[in-house]
Amino acid sequence: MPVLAMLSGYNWFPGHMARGMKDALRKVQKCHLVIEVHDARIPLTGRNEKLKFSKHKKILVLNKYDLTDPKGMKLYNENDDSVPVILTNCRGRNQISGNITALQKAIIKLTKDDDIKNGVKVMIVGMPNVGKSSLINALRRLSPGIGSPKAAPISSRPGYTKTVSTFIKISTDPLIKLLDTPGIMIPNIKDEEMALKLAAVGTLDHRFVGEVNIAAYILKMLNEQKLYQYVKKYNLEGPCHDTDELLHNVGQRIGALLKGGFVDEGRSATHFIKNFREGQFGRIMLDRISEVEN
Ligand SMILES: Nc1nc2c(ncn2[C@@H]2O[C@H](COP(=O)(O)OP(=O)(O)OP(=O)(O)O)[C@@H](O)[C@H]2O)c(=O)[nH]1
Repeated sequence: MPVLAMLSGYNWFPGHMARGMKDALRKVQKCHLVIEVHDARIPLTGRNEKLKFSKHKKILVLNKYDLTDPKGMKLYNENDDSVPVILTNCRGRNQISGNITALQKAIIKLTKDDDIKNGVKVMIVGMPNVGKSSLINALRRLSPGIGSPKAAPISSRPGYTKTVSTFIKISTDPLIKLLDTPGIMIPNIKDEEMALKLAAVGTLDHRFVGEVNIAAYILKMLNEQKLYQYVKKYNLEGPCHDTDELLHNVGQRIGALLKGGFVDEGRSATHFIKNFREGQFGRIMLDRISEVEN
């Protein structure tokens, strides 16, 4: 079924997101600063106009840097100097990357001295599954005396955080508190490629566009960027341009078989998508570098 037709059959902007957006718009009034977290594999796609908060100082965090193409990120960074951009990697429980420290410094730099004295309040916004909760926990790890770093719950399932929480302390000196918000999708998905990109990185639930469609899109992008690690991973003879053929091979390898020995394409596609999201086929940017340059 065509991707956009599938999308129209589901409610991919559920009630908790609409409520979360309203709540965020209200609670941002109490905050000094907004951090927008987005997936570094799609720095341009899916940025929510409604969450721009033009009256607030802002920092853009492009997370999952470990999964994106550093060359594309360099171009993006050079291009946009209106808002400070920090690249982070929050993978792994004990990860404290230099850039998490840089983010804490940027928060302090953008805040007025008086606010620093009385405590800085920061709102975190972004789409589902981009790593907002992981980022809060990584920031808490910078202040070991502060308590459990697992203050914000993490899941690979998009939309795990459902309500705007209370403020979470990430530092005592200076006092900085963060407000986690539910992942909020953009209200309009304008075309098929956008839907596939969002689903490939896991911000849009795979059910909305279908696993096989997502696998086909990922395969196309890997081939376009000559990232052929999947060939070795699945022991193929060479780059593959046919999704059915790829999924057949994946299915045979992982034993995703139906009665009669037929390959279960859904399970094979899910496996392929999972490997892609884990970075097993190399670092990739799905927004084309030419789009980023313009
Ligand atoms: N590879 C990689 N994975 C990450 C990174 N940050 C977070 N993740 C993973 O991404 C998934 C989503 O992380 P969360 O922190 O729950 O994301 P969220 O934005 O709070 O999610 P919602 O609750 O849907 O709004 C989890 O499986 C994390 O382990 C990162 O920098 N690199």
